[in-house]
Amino acid sequence: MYQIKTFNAIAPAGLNTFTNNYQLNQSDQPDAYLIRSVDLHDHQFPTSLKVIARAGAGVNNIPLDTANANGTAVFNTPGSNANAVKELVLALLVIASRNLMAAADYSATHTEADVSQRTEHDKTKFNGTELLGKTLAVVGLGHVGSLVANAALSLGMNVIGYDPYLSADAAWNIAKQVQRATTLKMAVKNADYVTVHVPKSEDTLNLIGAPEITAMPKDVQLFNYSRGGIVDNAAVLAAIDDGRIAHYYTDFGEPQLADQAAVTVTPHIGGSTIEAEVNGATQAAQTIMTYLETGNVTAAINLPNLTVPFNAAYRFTIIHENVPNMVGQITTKLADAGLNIATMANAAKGHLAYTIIDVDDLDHDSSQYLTDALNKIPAVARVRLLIHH
Ligand SMILES: NC(=O)c1ccc[n+]([C@@H]2O[C@H](COP(=O)([O-])OP(=O)(O)OC[C@H]3O[C@@H](n4cnc5c(N)ncnc54)[C@H](O)[C@@H]3O)[C@@H](O)[C@H]2O)c1
Ligand SMILES: O=C(O)[C@H](O)COP(=O)(O)O
Repeated sequence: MYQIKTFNAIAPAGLNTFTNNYQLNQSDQPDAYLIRSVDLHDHQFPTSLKVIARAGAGVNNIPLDTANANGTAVFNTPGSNANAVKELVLALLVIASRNLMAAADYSATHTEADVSQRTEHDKTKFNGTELLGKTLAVVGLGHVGSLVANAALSLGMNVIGYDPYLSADAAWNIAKQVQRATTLKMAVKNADYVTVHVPKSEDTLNLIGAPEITAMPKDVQLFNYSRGGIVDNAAVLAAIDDGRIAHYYTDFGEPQLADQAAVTVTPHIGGSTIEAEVNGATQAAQTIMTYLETGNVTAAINLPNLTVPFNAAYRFTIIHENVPNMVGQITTKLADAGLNIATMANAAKGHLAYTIIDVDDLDHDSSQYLTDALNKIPAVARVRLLIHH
């Protein structure tokens, strides 16, 4: 029986996909965490924890260094909530272009009998513009950004994208009419609207700061539905005072943004649709089951892709540092135990490498001896022995 611990509100439809081999929230020695935005940075990881699956996109709430040192695999659910964010950004474009928030606030505060007469008189204050023919800059063209860019094209907007790290797979999803900028400043220089869809990391802190905002035209409207910290709030407020930014919309409130007429804050609802939450929870549950039962890895954050059909009787999975001579040391231990390897695969990504070794004959004493011996190799972070059922 595998033990799962959940954090945050995880869609029941996703949790229901766990088979009878899984128990939820019954043990303080869980094999897996299924999480959303809970901040794990000051969290003590139990030694039992083999995998963390984040239902959603952002993994800035997970301490990857700790996970690497513990040999804990980290996954997210790529694309599971991208459509939800896309639809919200489309709504924001319409809200921003038509001055909708201010217009609705105005009508909500007028209840006198002459409301219709004053409405007709005052409505010119809320004249908007159309999105047709306007320019949208999309910073980050991954799962969310590519959907936003393509959808904005279909509204008749000019779309210019910036993503220097775009994967070949992601590039296939972007309509050819989306213009590519080679620098962030070039992307935003003619934009009426700028929307940011990048992960939060050391490299993207204050990605949109004073120099980038200065490169934007006057009266630009800026959307941050990525993460707090990617846009420099102080620079935004200064640009609002200078009349460069007309309005800032963000999903990430902070005290300095409160009570600012030209700032609209939503409570981190970009991925909060029923559909996205079910997608994320279902994908995360499936990822956990595959990883715990087979050790196979597809699209992990901190491990390389490695998928080997599990046909042998036993499987060792070994997470180790990406340093020379690991495979040699590992296979020597198997040879010392007199074991014949049925299949072996190894791959590396960043600081970590991952080795899968299948064997057909393994008695109890050898399994214990080998697990201990492999664990004692200095650069090994975690060894698991899986039994084929
Ligand atoms: N508000 C919400 O509820 C909500 C929902 C989903 C995602 N998000 C946030 O949005 C982020 C993006 O989500 P996604 O699913 O599109 O992720 P993704 O990984 O599919 O795409 C991110 C893209 O950003 C690009 N990128 C990285 N650094 C960049 C930089 N310096 N300049 C330009 N591009 C850069 C990458 O190359 C990648 O193509 C997530 O990491 C998360 O923080 C927020
Ligand atoms: O990164 C994400 O997927 C979004 O920010 C959604 O976060 P949530 O699952 O906490 O709503």
